[in-house]
Amino acid sequence: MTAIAVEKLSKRFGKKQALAGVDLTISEGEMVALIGASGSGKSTLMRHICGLERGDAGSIVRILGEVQQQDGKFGPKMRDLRGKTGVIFQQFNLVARLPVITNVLCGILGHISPWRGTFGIFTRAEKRAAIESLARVGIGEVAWQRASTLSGGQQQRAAIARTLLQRSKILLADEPIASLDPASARRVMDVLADINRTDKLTVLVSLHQVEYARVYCPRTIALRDGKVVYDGPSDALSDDFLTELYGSASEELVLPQRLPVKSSAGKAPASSTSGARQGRELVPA
Ligand SMILES: Nc1ncnc2c1ncn2[C@@H]1O[C@H](COP(=O)(O)OP(=O)(O)OP(=O)(O)O)[C@@H](O)[C@H]1O
Repeated sequence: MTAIAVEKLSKRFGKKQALAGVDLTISEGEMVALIGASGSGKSTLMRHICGLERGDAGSIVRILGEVQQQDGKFGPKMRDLRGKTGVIFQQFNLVARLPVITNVLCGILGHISPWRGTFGIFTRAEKRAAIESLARVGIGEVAWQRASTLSGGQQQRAAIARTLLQRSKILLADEPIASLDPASARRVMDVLADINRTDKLTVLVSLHQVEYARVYCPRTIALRDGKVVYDGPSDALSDDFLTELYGSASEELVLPQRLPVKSSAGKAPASSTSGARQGRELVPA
């Protein structure tokens, strides 16, 4: 089944054409990297897929086969679809003054009554599930600490735990490792790869560090000036292509020093590339 289908998605902010007719399809269970220079439209695309923004006339976004938005209007299933789409950002993922467990429990707000959510009343089973989610991402022991006491990598893993509790089908991760040191970045990518493989979550992750795309994501989609300029196997991305993709901004490209493939995650099985269109190539700028 198709997890994410985007057709002719365009978005103009004043004079800026942030997205210009994006077409892409991601099958359930894929783990896909989204790359491109700063300003190429990665965050804007993510924000449309999770339903935080509406595209211009002619744009269509379907999530799990249902219309999420069309021609600037959200479809009737929007609320339900938002619940099925977990999102983590580079920063601002957690409420700093609240305990980690409370942050994770926010993942079930869409599944419980509003009054329980308002007063923060959670059952023992729900708290146990939250701790299990934290343990799943390797940080069960920090459940009762304030979120502000966690390292950047732990915060990202807590945000992923919240998504697990939310029972999302799709995880959108917008530059989740951009501010992390290499060891923490690898741990976060390991966790994403693990939940992709084990829980069959569809993962779309935007990355500046292109080598992580090659190691963790069988398929990469590259954007330039709001257009898809590459959609195909990550291991077919050449350094020349990447340097061209990033153009004058190529100093921001973290070019490939081969990363060790961690045994707990590593490359997803080849079968998960099945939804990838094979190497749809560059449209010259
Ligand atoms: N709300 C907005 N109002 C005006 N312009 C916007 C808005 N959001 C995005 N843009 C513009 O749209 C373009 C694409 O922005 P976007 O944040 O999607 O790029 P990006 O690829 O995610 O960049 P980065 O890697 O730096 O995060 C940029 O030129 C940006 O300035």
